[in-house]
Amino acid sequence: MTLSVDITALTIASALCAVGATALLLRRLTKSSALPYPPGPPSRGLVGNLTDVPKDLEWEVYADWGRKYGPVSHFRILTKHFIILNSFEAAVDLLNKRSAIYSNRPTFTMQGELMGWQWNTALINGDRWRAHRRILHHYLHESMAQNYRPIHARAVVQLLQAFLDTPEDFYQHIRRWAAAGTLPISHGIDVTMDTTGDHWINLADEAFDTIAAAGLPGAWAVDWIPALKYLPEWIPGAGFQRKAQEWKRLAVQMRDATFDLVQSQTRLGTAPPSVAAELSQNGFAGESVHEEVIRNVAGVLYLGGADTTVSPVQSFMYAMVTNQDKQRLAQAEIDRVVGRDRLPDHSDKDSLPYVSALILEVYRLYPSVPLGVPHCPQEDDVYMGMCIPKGATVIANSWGMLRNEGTYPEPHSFLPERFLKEGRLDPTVQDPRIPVFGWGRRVCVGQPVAESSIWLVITSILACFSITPAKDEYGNNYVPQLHLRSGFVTLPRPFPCTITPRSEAHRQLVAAASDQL
Ligand code: HEM
Repeated sequence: MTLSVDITALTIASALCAVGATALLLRRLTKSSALPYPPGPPSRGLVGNLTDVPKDLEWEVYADWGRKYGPVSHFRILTKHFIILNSFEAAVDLLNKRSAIYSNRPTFTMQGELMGWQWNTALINGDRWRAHRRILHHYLHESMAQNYRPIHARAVVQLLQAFLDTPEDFYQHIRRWAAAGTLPISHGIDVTMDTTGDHWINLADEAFDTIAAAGLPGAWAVDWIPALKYLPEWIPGAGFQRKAQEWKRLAVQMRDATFDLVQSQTRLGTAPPSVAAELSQNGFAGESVHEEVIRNVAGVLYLGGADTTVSPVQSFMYAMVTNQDKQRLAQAEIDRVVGRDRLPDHSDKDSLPYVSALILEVYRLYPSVPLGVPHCPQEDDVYMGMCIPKGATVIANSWGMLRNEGTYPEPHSFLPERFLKEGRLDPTVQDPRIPVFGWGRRVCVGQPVAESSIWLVITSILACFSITPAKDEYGNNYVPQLHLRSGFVTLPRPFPCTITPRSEAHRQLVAAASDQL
């Protein structure tokens, strides 16, 4: 989603500049530290760096700032301070080692208050966050991920069959696979590979897009002048209010439509097992759970099966089209370890180091949340002689860290071998999953489940299918350029490729597994 500054609201914003100026002055006067802010692009007057904020592929611009200004840089929009962390060490020092003060989220008026995304655990703070996270952790930790393996295996077989039937629709099949791995868990909703599940998938995708559009620094004037939220929507220039209402409907609908279905099934006694049904019927840790918390928790699980999980698998498809040699190496390893008579399963994982390295390289080269989710210090802090102000929006540029030449030589090339030494995973190479899944107390709570399902689907696709470039009109290989979608979660934009079963035996293997569903 492209960052679009709400120009009309800007007009109103200028009328409120006096308020901002006073606030800025006050902030300057009350700045508790005489230390400088980290270096960054020169700020211009009252609005600061409003015009420097990147409009597209923000992580690349921030990585350039890292090269220019160092691992920690700063910019300001009016009174809002932003800190960009471009090095792994700085992110560990602040977000992990000082997690006691860096575990809050900054508030975005547009995304939170106006659009109603305050139900999302990823965007809230304090006791409310702790209560939600505790329940989510229970349902998403490592051994729970093992319990979900049958659901994930079923979703994979459905995907493989869909690749046989309509390979040209692979992009949509991957979306359905992700939803088929989470919606049965969250709400007991069975997502089949035909179009009947698309209603739920589209609902989550549309809602997810609104988070992306609303959460980018500088995109909405109301984020840096919260007083604008009081403008009635009929005033010229208050178009953001109408947008917020429209998006709020989507955000709340995706949470409530699914939960309402579970409730009506519960009344009829037909609700399949699910997190929503279990929490409603049995509560949690011996106590009943408020209905709103159940709605929120189940909604977050549902959201987890949207773009963040889809992104690495679509990126993997792109990496295979453009790196045929690596694909063949992974397939040779699978053939040696698994053979051609069965599908891979999690028990094969330790025997497939090249496949593991290939998946690590997908995470590294194409992080789905390239700027993570911002953190926010609860008090003024000092780092390497620089002031990190309380309330700043702290953005860890995972994309920049994962393309750092010092850490990963030839950082723009797809080289699974970088993670291997003497045929095993090399523990001395920086693990890319740390920036990919985030930091400190806010680290992705869905990581064990996400990693488990992504490993299975990628290994199974490699086992059964060849992914090759599509042909152009002259019969030549068409090697697509990667076009990443900008925004909070990034994905490769759709590209053509050819997906064929590796042999007749592989076709029959998939068909037989599909018949047994
Ligand atoms: C490849 C897939 C995924 C990636 C790359 C990913 C990445 C992330 C990142 C970067 C964060 C922010 C961490 C931070 O603040 O430093 C996050 C938070 C979160 N993720 Fe994931 N995620 C994925 C899948 C999932 C899944 C499947 C679920 C749920 C089923 C999930 C649920 C959450 C939740 C609830 C949070 C908020 C945690 C908090 O604020 O306490 N994620 N994720």
